[in-house]
Amino acid sequence: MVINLSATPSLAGVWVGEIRDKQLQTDRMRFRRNLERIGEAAAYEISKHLSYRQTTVTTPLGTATCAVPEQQPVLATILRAGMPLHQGLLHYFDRADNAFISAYRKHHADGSFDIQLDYLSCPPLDGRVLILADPMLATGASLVKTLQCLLKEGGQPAAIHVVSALASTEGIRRVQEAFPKITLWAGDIDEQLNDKGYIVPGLGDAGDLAFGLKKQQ
Ligand SMILES: O=P(O)(O)OC[C@H]1O[C@H](OP(=O)(O)OP(=O)(O)O)[C@H](O)[C@@H]1O
Ligand SMILES: O=c1cc[nH]c(=O)[nH]1
Ligand SMILES: [Mg+2]
Repeated sequence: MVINLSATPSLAGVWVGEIRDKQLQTDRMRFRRNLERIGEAAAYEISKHLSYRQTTVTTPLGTATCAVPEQQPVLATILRAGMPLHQGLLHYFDRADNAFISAYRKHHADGSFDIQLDYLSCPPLDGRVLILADPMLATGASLVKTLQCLLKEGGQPAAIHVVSALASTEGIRRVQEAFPKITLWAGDIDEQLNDKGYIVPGLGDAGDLAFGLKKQQ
């Protein structure tokens, strides 16, 4: 299942518009904060799909019946561009366990690239709800490799949600082929990738915009 958070006009779509805007995106703090806000909006939407149990809360004037999550999700992110989106999810799922994985494009002389995974820290995932944040779902190579690695290390989650600020139709297809049951929450969906595997119109390089240029690997 794919949900485009911009399909119904809302603040989430406004924040996606701001991270795309080549003037506004030069304000690094606003860029990171907008990614956080998209993560917060996605967290609220995902929270409607979790299981809850009823509990009783004592107020100063009596007792009230309230819902609490049956279990805490595991929030996972792909370093480094995923960090602000992850932080936004964590603002809402504030008791979640967390997993981190490093993935980057290792470029070859002919212009092609592989996805290099170096670091992985992951709690047990068996029977848990896994929410993976990565702002740019472009070719889908990073996400597929990351999910394969997380599941090999952590076990089989009960449900997998992926949150992206922008997703390409090609990346969505690739992820759905590998993981047909996942739910994908996208800030918006673009049709094209350029010859470097960047989303068009997209927004540029999310990691660089959030944290600055890095030396190409
Ligand atoms: O769908 P794909 O084609 O695999 O591309 C998407 C990946 O590219 C970005 O990371 P990047 O490699 O730029 O690393 P960074 O976070 O260090 O900038 C982004 O955060 C994804 O992980
Ligand atoms: O468009 C893209 C593709 C990969 N990574 C990015 O940051 N942007
Ligand atoms: Mg990058």
